[in-house]
Amino acid sequence: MLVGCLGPKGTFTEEASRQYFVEEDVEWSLFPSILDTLEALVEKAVDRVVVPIENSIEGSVTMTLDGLTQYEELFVEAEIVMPIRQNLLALAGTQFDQIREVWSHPQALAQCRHYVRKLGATVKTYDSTAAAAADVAASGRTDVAAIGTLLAAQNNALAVLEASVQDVADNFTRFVVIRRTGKTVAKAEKTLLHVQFGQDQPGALVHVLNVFAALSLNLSHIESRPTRKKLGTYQFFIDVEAGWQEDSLQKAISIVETYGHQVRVLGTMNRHFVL
Ligand SMILES: O=C(O)C(=O)C[C@]1(C(=O)O)C=C[C@@H](O)C=C1
Repeated sequence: MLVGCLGPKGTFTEEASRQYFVEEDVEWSLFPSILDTLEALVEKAVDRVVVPIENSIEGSVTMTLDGLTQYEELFVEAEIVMPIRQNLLALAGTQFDQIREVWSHPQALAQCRHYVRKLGATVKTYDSTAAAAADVAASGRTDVAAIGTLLAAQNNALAVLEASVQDVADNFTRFVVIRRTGKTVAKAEKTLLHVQFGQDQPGALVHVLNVFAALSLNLSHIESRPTRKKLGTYQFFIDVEAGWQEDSLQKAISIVETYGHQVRVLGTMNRHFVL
């Protein structure tokens, strides 16, 4: 199987993917951004992709949510939850008080916002933590550091100046495994829905949520994103704690549709915890 994820080597996404696909015969393709990764799946260059969707400190990865709605053929088949330990990486010999800039992916920088502030450094963003680490190594500079994985330190011969520097010790990211179309996870534990309102009527969201409550369907996450059509109008991503095979979920969706709202099942999946 061909699996795509964010590169270069040593990203958190690569770590999560390798642990998830541990028993499969996988050939890996690494892409420079989340959007490139999703596009590779759409263009059939790979069979599956793994992308981050939510972090416990910083919240949703909006590029992933927007990509899921942009490409109709994408379908989430699994969720991976991994603890994230951010590390401060620099050229060997770099002293803390020399560091003027910290380079990393925006999600990683946000998870370490207070730590970076205390360092008194400015930030520079990259498409991945591993790209930032590679650039620190290539720069030859001792006034810059990257935030990223221990694997990226190893791959780029960087020193780990400090380990586990995220602002909150318990830091987790949810990743999703995506393929092209299909609803075949036989016994899934959760389903991701995309809801667009037919018209902007008072209480539209309450009506939708009431349908799930009435059918005893637990919701574990709701995220709103702009419709991009008009300021103040939103589309919703809803995680339901029920698999696609559940009659109550299918009933909820058809009721919401009879209210004139549009519902797309973005995926139905089981949750996998990795270390
Ligand atoms: O840059 C990386 O290493 C990634 O895999 C991306 C990413 C993300 O976008 O959330 C993945 C996990 C962490 O939350 C930080 C960064």
